[in-house]
Amino acid sequence: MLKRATATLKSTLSLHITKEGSKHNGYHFHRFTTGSPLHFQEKDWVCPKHKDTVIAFVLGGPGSGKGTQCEKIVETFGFKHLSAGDLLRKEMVSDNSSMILDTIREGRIVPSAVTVKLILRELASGDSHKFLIDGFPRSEENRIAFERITGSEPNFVLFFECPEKEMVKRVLSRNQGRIDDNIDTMKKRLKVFEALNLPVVDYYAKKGKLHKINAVGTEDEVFEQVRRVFAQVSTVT
Ligand SMILES: Nc1ncnc2c1ncn2[C@@H]1O[C@H](COP(=O)(O)OP(=O)(O)O)[C@@H](O)[C@H]1O
Ligand SMILES: O=c1ccn([C@@H]2O[C@H](COP(=O)(O)OP(=O)(O)O)[C@@H](O)[C@H]2O)c(=O)[nH]1
Ligand SMILES: [Mg+2]
Repeated sequence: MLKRATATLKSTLSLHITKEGSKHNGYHFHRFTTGSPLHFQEKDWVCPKHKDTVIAFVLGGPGSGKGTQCEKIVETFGFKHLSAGDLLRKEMVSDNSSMILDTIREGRIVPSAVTVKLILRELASGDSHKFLIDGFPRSEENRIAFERITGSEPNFVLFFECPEKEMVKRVLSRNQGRIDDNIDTMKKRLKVFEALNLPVVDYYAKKGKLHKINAVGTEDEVFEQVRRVFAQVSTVT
């Protein structure tokens, strides 16, 4: 049974149901791959996922350890890791996008139309059915756009809880040459995290989908908690 989603994002994106579409990994797209997400005005036909698809959102402030733990989850549980930040950085380079560059440098959030399309492209490629979506949704607007466009909700959500002081320390010693790993941007990112990302965390807590992880401790100590969550959710997914 195909459940279809129609969405109109008022900025540049509009999606409509059509009767045709190509099928990738259970997601259906109509003329999906043409054009850049930055100039996305196509008609797309989107339907949700294979019946066995598992989607986990991985949330937490900047430097809380999302990416680090995702790598361990991939090794242990065989999920495909989609880092929204990495997808945006790649798009920034390949499209020479000053919009993405400026947004990341200022610690703001890239328009949902762009990020959701990049994530969809990954969901539709390859043959994995188990996805970790790391660092997304970063706002209620992101969340609503994703759910509306894909017709999908996450099966469960991990939230890495970390004191600000520890996040600042980790980001400033991350050493990956990122334009946003500096104290000025970090202060802005923490404000954005509190104002826009925490409401998403609250939303999933109220839905009973949130699994809080204490992000302080060694990587292995944190992963032990993650392991327990996966043991628990594997009985329901
Ligand atoms: N449990 C931990 N304790 C100390 N440092 C950590 C821990 N987990 C990750 N780090 C380090 O902190 C930095 C930020 O981690 P990262 O996984 O990139 O976080 P995020 O994706 O949430 O921003 C990296 O340099 C990473 O090596
Ligand atoms: O869904 C997303 C994910 C990331 N970003 C931007 O990309 C930056 C870096 O995100 P990433 O997840 O890589 O940072 P992390 O939390 O891992 O440090 C964020 O501050 C935002 O500016 C965004 O706009 N939307
Ligand atoms: Mg990260």
